[in-house]
Amino acid sequence: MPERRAGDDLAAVSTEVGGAIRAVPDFPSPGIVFRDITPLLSDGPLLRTLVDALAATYSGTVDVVAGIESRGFLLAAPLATALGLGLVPIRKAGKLPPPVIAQPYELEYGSAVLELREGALAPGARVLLVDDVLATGGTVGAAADLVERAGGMVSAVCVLIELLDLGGRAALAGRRVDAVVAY
Ligand SMILES: O=P(O)(O)OC[C@H]1O[C@H](OP(=O)(O)OP(=O)(O)O)[C@H](O)[C@@H]1O
Ligand SMILES: Nc1ncnc2[nH]cnc12
Repeated sequence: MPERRAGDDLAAVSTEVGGAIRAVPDFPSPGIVFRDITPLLSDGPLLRTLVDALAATYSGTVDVVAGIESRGFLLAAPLATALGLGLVPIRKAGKLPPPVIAQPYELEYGSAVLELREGALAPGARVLLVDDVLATGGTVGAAADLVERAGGMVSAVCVLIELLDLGGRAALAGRRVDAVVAY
C-alpha cells in the first residue's frame, strides 16, 4: 500500500472545493479578483467533506485551533469541533476585552493590529492557525507572531485559498503552510 502523506486528504478535496469558490472581478476595488467562499459555505455536504479532510490532516498533531477574524472563524470553529479541540479567536483591535496581547502589522496601504487574550494559550501549546485566504502573508504572519509571544508554538498554518502571485508563503518562510486551493 502506498505511504500516506500529510496533505493527501486536502489534495483529495481540492478540485471540488475550488469549484465552489466564486471569482468576482474588480471587487472590492478595480483590478482585484475577489475569491468568494460563500457558495462553499452554503453547500452542507461539501462543507462537511472539507472539514472532515482538514480534521484528518491535523488529528493528533495540534492542541488548539486559532482562528483569524473574521472569515477565518468560519473554518476554525467547525474544524476545532471536529477535532474535539478548543478554539482561540485572534481578533482585530478593540474587539476582545482586556487583558490582550497586541501585534501591529502592515497592510498594502496602512497598518492594522491583531489581538489575542492574554492567557488564552497554555505554555508550549501546539497551535493550528486558520484563515480563509493567504495573500501577502501579513495577517497570518502577525497572527503567528502573536501566538509565539503568547507562549504557543505554531504547528501549521492552514488556509483555504493561497493567492500565489502575492508571495505570502515566502513571507512565512520556515513555517508549514497548507492550502486547500491555490490560484
Ligand atoms: O495575506 P494578507 O495580505 O494579509 O491578506 C489576507 C487577509 O485578508 C482578508 O482579511 P480581511 O481583513 O479583508 O477581513 P475579513 O476576514 O474580516 O473579511 C483575509 O480574510 C485574510 O485574513
Ligand atoms: N483576492 C481576495 N479575495 C478574497 N479575500 C481576500 N483577502 C485578500 N485578498 C483577497
